[in-house]
Amino acid sequence: MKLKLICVGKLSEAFLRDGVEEYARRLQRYLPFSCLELKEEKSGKKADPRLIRELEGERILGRIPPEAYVFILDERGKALTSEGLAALLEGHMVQGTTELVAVIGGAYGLSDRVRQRGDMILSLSAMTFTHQMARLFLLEQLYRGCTIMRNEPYHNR
Ligand SMILES: C[S@@+](CC[C@H](N)C(=O)[O-])C[C@H]1O[C@@H](n2cnc3c(N)ncnc32)[C@H](O)[C@@H]1O
Repeated sequence: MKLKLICVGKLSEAFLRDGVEEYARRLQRYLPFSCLELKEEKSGKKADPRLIRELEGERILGRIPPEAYVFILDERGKALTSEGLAALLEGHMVQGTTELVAVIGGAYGLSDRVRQRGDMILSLSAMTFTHQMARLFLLEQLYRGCTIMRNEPYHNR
């Protein structure tokens, strides 16, 4: 099973780039992982958040394979424990899902069309993170989930 992360915009801070690179490297030990960074719409005083979400959303939808199982990351989504995420990943592996896609929105979030494409809306917390922070936290949780699945020492129960 392949895992693809689709996100909007680049990582602006070195400490986030380092963290994301580290967890992506760790995750790749367990499953083929790729990250697709899509162009961010310009924001500013005159920016229309709805239009930005729509334009970024069309780009995102264009990169989701029809057969993929899609997780949309949104603070209003369903909260899982790390064990719950591990069980979900394992379930997809056992069922033979070929591709999992996780989607993180840009600074203004995700359009309704993107949210509707989600098979699941996943929350990392009820608090809102920057899209860059959300990327790091998600990768750490995916890595943690893989270690739980393999019963490896990282997650201290
Ligand atoms: C700055 S947030 C966007 C907030 C925007 N006001 C909204 O209503 O969606 C940017 C992106 O980071 C992700 N994100 C931020 N906090 C999150 C959380 N607690 N759980 C899951 N995803 C989160 C989401 O994908 C979101 O679209």
